[in-house]
Amino acid sequence: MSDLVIGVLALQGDVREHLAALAECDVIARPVRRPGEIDEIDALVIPGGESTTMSKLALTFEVFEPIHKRLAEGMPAYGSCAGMIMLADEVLDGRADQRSFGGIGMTVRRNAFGRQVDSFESPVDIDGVEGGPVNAVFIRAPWVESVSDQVEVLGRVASGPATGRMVAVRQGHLLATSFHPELTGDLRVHRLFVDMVREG
Ligand SMILES: NC(=O)CC[C@H](N)C(=O)O
Repeated sequence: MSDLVIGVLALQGDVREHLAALAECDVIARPVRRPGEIDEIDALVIPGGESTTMSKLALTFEVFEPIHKRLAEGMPAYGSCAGMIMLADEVLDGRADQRSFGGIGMTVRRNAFGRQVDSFESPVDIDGVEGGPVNAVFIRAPWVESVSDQVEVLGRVASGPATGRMVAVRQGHLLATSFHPELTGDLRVHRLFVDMVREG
């Protein structure tokens, strides 16, 4: 086991699933929800859940500013679904009072896939992930509507009405997916993130 410590923001959402996936990736994974804990991690995972609630709780638990600061200083982070929204510089169809940490120069649209396909699965090829497409699980997911030229688009929907929509992106030390690899038992996206953290 390496001594890399990766925190999972444990305010709301599928924290346990991310902790379990990270624990299999040869790192120390721990839930974080207090300001002091934010200083003790090498990297952060922001889980899926509900970005409006997560934003509110981050302010209440006084971790919003500490996380914002560490991300700005270069702490690596990975956000899935609601976590992607939390890493977006701009959010469409958000609540007026919802706040994101930002850091990825992208505009995301919440609940973008619409009611017909609230939840669905689709194979998505991810740049940097070997061994074929991941089975991407989308649950009231956002998509990335536009990106700045600093952002690398790693994956797009390959079939159906949303073909071509951007659903996996990276900007430097920040990684985000619209979907939930933590729910599938496929560790390749978590390993991609751990490799990013190790490369530092
Ligand atoms: N599965 C998810 O994380 C859903 C995200 C949720 N729709 C939001 O806006 O935060």
